[in-house]
Amino acid sequence: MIRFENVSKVYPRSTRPALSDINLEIERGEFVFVVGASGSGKSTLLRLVLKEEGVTQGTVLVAGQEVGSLPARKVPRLRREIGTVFQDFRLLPNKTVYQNVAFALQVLGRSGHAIRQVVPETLEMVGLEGKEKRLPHELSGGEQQRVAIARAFVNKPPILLCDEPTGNLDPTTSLDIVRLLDRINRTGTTIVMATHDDDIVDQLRKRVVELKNGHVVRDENKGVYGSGR
Ligand SMILES: Nc1ncnc2c1ncn2[C@@H]1O[C@H](COP(=O)(O)OP(=O)(O)OP(=O)(O)O)[C@@H](O)[C@H]1O
Repeated sequence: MIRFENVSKVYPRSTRPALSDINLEIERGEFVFVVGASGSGKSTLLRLVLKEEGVTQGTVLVAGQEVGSLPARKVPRLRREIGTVFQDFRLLPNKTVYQNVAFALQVLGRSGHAIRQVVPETLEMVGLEGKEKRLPHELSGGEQQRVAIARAFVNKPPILLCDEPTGNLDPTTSLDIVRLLDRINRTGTTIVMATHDDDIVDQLRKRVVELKNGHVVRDENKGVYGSGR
């Protein structure tokens, strides 16, 4: 589903590569934690998948498409295949829970009928039924992240990229959020989650890819957080 072949990334005005000769294959339906110290390259890896940044060298393939050679007009189609969840939720503050999720479908041109069907189903799946009319500031952090996950998942993308999704949440809420991601993964969605959360990684025992100074230094199934602090 996602493949990196000899990928390096050097940002402009930077001497040290953010990623260095990365080879990585993530199969459809996998759940992968990407761990590593601050600055090890986790967010850069996710940005390359989304073509928010270009590679300096090598090839990134997403669902069989080579991202590097994708013309700008095809990037929106790539991003429709990929839901994104961030530490800071990024909800629209003046829209309700329902509207935040519906908006993701409106911009894709979905019919009102489809939206009225899918949004309630998705809100129920993430455990937000009854909170449809709340504004983001009327929700807890964990609830806000559930809205963000509903929004990312509402068009059933094959891939969900999560960059520190529990970074602003307490340990119990974090575990609830990752359990929700685990449930989404069980529907067949591939999940890649960059995280510093050692408790979560140790509890879920998924595949762990550890980055250090832009290199993959560990890739293990049913892994633990290990040294990636
Ligand atoms: N836009 C940018 N321009 C220049 N250098 C950058 C840019 N973004 C990231 N870097 C550098 O690339 C390296 C990797 O950064 P990246 O954000 O991918 O790390 P990270 O593992 O996600 O860190 P964190 O856990 O703190 O979010 C760092 O040395 C960082 O300073």
